[in-house]
Amino acid sequence: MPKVLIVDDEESICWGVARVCEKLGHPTRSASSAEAGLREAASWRPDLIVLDVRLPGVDGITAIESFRALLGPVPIVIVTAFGDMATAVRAVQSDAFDYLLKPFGVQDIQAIIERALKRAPRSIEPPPSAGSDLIGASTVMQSLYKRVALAAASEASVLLQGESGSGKELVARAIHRHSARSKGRFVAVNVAALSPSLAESELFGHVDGAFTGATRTRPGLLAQADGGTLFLDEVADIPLPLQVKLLRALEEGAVVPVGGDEPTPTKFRVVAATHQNLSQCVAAGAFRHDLYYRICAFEVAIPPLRQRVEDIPALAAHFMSLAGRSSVRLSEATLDELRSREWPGNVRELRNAIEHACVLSRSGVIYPEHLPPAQRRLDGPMPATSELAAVAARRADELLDDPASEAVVYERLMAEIERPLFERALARYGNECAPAARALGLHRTTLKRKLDELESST
Ligand SMILES: Nc1ncnc2c1ncn2[C@@H]1O[C@H](COP(=O)(O)OP(=O)(O)OP(=O)(O)O)[C@@H](O)[C@H]1O
Repeated sequence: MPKVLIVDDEESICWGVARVCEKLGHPTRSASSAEAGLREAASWRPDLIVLDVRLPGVDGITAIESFRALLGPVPIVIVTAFGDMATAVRAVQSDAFDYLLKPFGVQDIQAIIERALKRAPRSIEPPPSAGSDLIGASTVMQSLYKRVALAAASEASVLLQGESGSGKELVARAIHRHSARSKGRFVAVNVAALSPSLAESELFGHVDGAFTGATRTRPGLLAQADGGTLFLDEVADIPLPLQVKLLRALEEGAVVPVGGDEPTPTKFRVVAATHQNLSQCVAAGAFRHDLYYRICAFEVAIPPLRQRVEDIPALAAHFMSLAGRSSVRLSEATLDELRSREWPGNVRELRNAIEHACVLSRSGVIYPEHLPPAQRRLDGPMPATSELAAVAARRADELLDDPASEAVVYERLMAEIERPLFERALARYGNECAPAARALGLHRTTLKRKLDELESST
């Protein structure tokens, strides 16, 4: 039976992994440092090594080479609580079989051990450089670093999903920087900001005389990303006709400029981002399903700041140093206030708050009164039309499937939309019907009648 060597200075990990191995019938031995592990490996010749990264003395990743020199291509499973992006990249760079983030479940380690002992060692193509400007060591950020490192090591199209200001562009840049395309350009396009009439020529370029004002041939953004990475921010907002053209460019590896008929070979990697639920946009018919499948080969979810409050002190220190105020410190009350906020604008909102406070604080200490007021959720960006359409489409399906709604589907759905609409309008105008109706573009009596109908239907 294949033998497993566990190298970890945490006794509980050695014990837990040994129980899993025993259950699978593998003899195990444990070592609490890389040096002790190497001595064990030399005499006992294990068939699999489960290796921690942070060890007293030589760290796990550095020790991989020595294990290889001793044992050849034995599978090595790294188990670690990565502190940062650089460690995640080193782990992917090393030719470990796989790696697992601590804390992990029994099933996770069991599945990896079984897989590792069944298959030949696999190596992940290394990204060329480490280093990162993504701040945060929370568990959710560590999982993110692992996804980023894996995305960087592949050529697959990546879809980043995350709320506004959560760091999607920063993640896209990290994927590019650590990828084999890092020598090519990183071209960022905010699709929502493109002028509708010029979007096609901006993206695909145009030939001389293609339209009035096109006096010379101009390559588009896709061509500029040739050999590099095209970052499509707010991808859900690409107009449908351009979605067809983009899909063709991705599938054929060639771009046809506006007014031209000769495709130009163009190979770029797409990293797309959206704060919307793209699969719901597909369900609502606002996004082509074939393009959706083409661009989301690998999904990376970016956690909102409220799910990683433990990163706030480090982020705040980072933004103080970017503002040239590294010597400023936060009072305990300020830290409490920062931790208690909801941050609908995420890291961007935190950055603005810190910059604002740095300007106001003259004493070298930031107190709560130096912070700008917290943004309220409702003040954040409203969902785009396609997002609303997606929700309405789902609700329409539910009502159409519900026998109790037969012949009243329209009435019910409209009532569900009208109720919050009227409530918001009335709240703004102190419950006065006339100005609320004016703002809505309805006659006062129509609004009154509709309110009565809604009232009687509840
Ligand atoms: N983990 C992080 N570490 C350091 N800075 C960060 C981090 N995440 C975000 N930021 C900073 O927060 C700001 C917003 O980040 P970014 O523009 O990447 O967000 P986004 O999700 O692309 O936003 P949007 O949806 O509005 O396009 C930037 O100044 C960025 O540098």
